[in-house]
Amino acid sequence: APPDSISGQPLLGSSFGIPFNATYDYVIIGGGTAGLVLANRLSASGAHSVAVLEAGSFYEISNSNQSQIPRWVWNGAGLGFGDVNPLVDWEIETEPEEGSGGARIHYPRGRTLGGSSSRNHMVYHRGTKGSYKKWADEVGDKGYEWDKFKAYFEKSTTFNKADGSKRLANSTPAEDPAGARSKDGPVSISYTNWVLPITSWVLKATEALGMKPIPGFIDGDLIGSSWNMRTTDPKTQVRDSAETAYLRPALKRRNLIVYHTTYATKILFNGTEAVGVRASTLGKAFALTARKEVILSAGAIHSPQLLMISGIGPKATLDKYGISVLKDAPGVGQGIEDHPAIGVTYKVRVKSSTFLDTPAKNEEAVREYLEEGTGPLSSTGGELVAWEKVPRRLVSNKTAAALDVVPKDWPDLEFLVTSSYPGLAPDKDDYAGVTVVLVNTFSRGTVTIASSSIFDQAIVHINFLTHPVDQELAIAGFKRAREIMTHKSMAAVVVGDEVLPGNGTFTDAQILKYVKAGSRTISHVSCTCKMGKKSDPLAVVDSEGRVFGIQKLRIVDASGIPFLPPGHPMSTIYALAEKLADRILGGK
Ligand SMILES: Cc1cc2nc3c(=O)[nH]c(=O)nc-3n(C[C@H](O)[C@H](O)[C@H](O)COP(=O)(O)OP(=O)(O)OC[C@H]3O[C@@H](n4cnc5c(N)ncnc54)[C@H](O)[C@@H]3O)c2cc1C
Repeated sequence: APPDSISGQPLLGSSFGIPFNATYDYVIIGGGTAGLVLANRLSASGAHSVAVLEAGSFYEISNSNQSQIPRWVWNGAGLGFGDVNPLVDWEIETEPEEGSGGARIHYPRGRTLGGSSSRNHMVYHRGTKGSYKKWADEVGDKGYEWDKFKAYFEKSTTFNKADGSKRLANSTPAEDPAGARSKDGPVSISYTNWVLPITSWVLKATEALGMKPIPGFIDGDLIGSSWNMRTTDPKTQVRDSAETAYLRPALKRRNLIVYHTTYATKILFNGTEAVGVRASTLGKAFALTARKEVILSAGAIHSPQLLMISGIGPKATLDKYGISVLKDAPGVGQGIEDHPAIGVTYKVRVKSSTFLDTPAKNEEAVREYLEEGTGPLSSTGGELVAWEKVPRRLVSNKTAAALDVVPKDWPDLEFLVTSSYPGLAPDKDDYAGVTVVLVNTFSRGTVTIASSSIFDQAIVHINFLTHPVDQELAIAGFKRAREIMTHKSMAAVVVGDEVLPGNGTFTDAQILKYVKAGSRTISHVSCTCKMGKKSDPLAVVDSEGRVFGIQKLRIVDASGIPFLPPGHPMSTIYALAEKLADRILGGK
């Protein structure tokens, strides 16, 4: 082995692999949100050697500071491809999506160390107690009930109080008692130092409409309103990702090696036992052998793609591409869940969309961010969130009954305050609105392969807003967003009639047309290799993430969750990876 330190100074290069055959205890495919949690925890004791294969590299190198500065996360994450940076994004193009006016859309996914935690909007909250109880019941493992599972949410995070010196008194969160239990985890969770001014009025409107303030969203409850937390380091105001939080502190360990800019091209088997991974660094092929396990953490699009290419998936699909079938697993690639979002926009008389509309204002925002750690650049937007069960007066009995299948604490709708809904050309006036996200959905998508090569993009149908229940909920959510913006609490700040979509969109048919033409997903793709009981024909992994019928192969990432709990999934992915790392180390 080459020297790994000179005069006691570790050599940075010792942490990185080069494209030649090698053997490790654990080989992790994907250095993303879940993959880097596993890399850190499995290498912590020094007893096991761990390799991570990641298609991307460090986003601080590949994406300048665009991923680090909160507001700039919006760059490259829209529906189009014009501003996408291929060094940090997979540039996935979906099949024509009915929910986006029939267009093929850009579906952002992180191709970088930290994965989508390095590209996401950093919104951090946890799902509800009822949703994790449902998870535990569906997979037959009480370890997913909130009372037990919450330990892993807490293990992964450090809670930081709001900085009252930076936020106005009427927008400073009250102490969240649950924060005290998240004391020393790797990922910082904090409140933004800046809040969109119109938010205080929206807070009053949502409360008047029944969404009462609650202490926060990290203790298993969501219904109500609260200030939204982010995965931002409060000292630097820079993004915390799986790369900053889990990888960097572990890089000094000599038993952890990262192969960056390296694709896993196939999982290798001896019979039905996974024994390693075939890899490629810029076309140079090599193989990594796994003594103990191969762990697949390539995310909800690429984990099923790699499984299929490696011979585990629906038989008909594998036959079509001449892939020899190791295991006929019909659930691989099925059941994509995601959350669609829709918005309404109004002209307002408080500063909102004009914060950054000239070069001079941008310069001032950069100064404010760098010198004071605040201003519009320090937030990704949506500083206030409210959740509710949709008022049943707004939906049919049939839809109400369908929505009621989820637990009582599972909201149907999420509302975020935004400075103007995307799609509106900026002018000198200020605009703001409410974005509504559907978090109790029935439309499901699919991912399948287009060839037997990992280098050909998988075929992705998100299919969002195709199910009639989702369509009715979208219409109701849209009306609710309107009710918030036109509530009398907003009268002092809203100017005139609605701007987008405006008064021409009134009947349910008109609203649905608008929604289907202008909605977007918020990139929560999940459940494509879902966890479940052995008796479930579509379940791909058991509650320990082990692939049914295969030995020494585990899936730990957003593909392996049984369903999307309400809201934003990052907290759940971190917690799942923490939990399964514990189980692997415990010999499970
Ligand atoms: C734009 C955007 C905004 C979002 N906003 C939020 C938010 O605000 N809050 C929230 O909670 N969630 C948000 N999410 C969702 C959340 O970030 C993801 O659900 C979560 O990060 C997924 O984690 P993962 O480990 O499953 O996959 P990822 O973190 O995506 O990791 C997968 C990794 O595998 C690598 N990989 C894939 N294939 C291969 C291969 N063949 N070889 C080697 N490496 C490979 C990828 O490059 C990637 O690094 C957002 C996601 C996006 C994209």
